[in-house]
Amino acid sequence: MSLPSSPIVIGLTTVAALFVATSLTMGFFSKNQMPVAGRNIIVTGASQGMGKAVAILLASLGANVAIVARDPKKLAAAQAEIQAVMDANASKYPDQKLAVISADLSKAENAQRAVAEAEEQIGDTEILWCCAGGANPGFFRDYQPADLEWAMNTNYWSAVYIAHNVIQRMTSRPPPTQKYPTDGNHQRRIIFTSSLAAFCPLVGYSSYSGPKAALRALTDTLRQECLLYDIDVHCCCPGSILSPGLETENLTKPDVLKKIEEEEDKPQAPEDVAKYCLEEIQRGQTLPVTSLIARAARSTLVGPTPRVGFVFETLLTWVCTIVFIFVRRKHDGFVLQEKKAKGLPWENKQV
Ligand SMILES: NC(=O)C1=CN([C@@H]2O[C@H](COP(=O)(O)OP(=O)(O)OC[C@H]3O[C@@H](n4cnc5c(N)ncnc54)[C@H](OP(=O)(O)O)[C@@H]3O)[C@@H](O)[C@H]2O)C=CC1
Ligand SMILES: CCCCCCCCCCCCCCCC(=O)[C@@H](N)CO
Repeated sequence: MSLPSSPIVIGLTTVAALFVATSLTMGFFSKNQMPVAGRNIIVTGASQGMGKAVAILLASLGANVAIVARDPKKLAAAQAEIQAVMDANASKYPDQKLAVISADLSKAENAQRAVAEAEEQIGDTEILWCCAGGANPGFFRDYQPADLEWAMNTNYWSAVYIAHNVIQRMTSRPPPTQKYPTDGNHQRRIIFTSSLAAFCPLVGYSSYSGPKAALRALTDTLRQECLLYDIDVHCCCPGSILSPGLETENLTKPDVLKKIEEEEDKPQAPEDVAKYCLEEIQRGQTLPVTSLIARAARSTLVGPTPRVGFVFETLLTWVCTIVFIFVRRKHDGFVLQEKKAKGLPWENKQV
């Protein structure tokens, strides 16, 4: 047998081999790792913004959904929207369940009650998707201790307490192996929601980036422990989302932070954020992102977190690590301009 000698044949074979190799490492051929039809899913922060969009998306794909937030009025409005989606689906998914639970998740006992109520109404939790959170941007020196505590409660404890309770429950019973004869996937999951702000230092997010980075660190550690229990752990890291929360935070956002965000980040619709995050999770991504810029930022801080598409992501890390030096300098430049305009605090009336 003689080896192909024509340059065209060699060229085409090389391209095909590279395509197959990249596709395998980038997960194009991998199967959907998170089917949702028929799964019992708790979504927190689901009365508005990203959480509501996640709940609607999961409902449209046939999941049983329990939504959790504090304000019963906002919950009722979200309930009507989600129920309408389920009703429209009734012929395809006849037994879909929807539970609505009002709870302040920043307290452990409320988180435990919320899970108990959710399981009573929709069944044993298979997926927990934590979206509850929020930002109170400002300057560190201007915050009261209560503002810093609010950010930690709203973003960190609101996710940690419920995840802790759900993992205790999940590990006290086996996954429902009989339930999915067609796709055979019984993998259970915890999904947190962090932010692009956990990857990029941004003046004005000092109360927020800590709890969000903590969720990412928790994800890495918990992912490893959860190998013991066959539970997967993810942490979504979206950029700005066009949500009621963003409108509120923009009321107190320092101008310098607004300028940096306007320059770098195009806000996305909650529906798009939900869709991209789900797609990334279905490809097996531990830190789902929703934009190219967030993907670039993630690549510089991905560290030991598993990468989907190791070769490409590692090349991206090398390139973006250099790029980030210049981007960070540009952001520092915005802050230095602000200093020039305002002067130092002890030299003027900002005390
Ligand atoms: N908007 C943005 O630009 C970005 C947001 N994120 C993150 O994405 C997630 C969704 O953001 P977004 O769509 O703006 O959300 P919103 O601020 O619009 O909504 C927050 C949701 O969480 C609920 N919630 C807040 N605190 C608690 C609590 N203590 N207990 C229970 N529920 C609570 C709210 O309901 P209620 O107040 O009634 O309890 C609401 O349903 C958040 O974690 C946010 O930090 C990440 C990147 C960018
Ligand atoms: C290699 C180059 C990488 C460049 C990265 C630059 C990214 C800067 C823009 C960051 C915008 C932050 C959005 C998060 C907003 C948020 O979480 C709040 N709105 C929460 O409510």
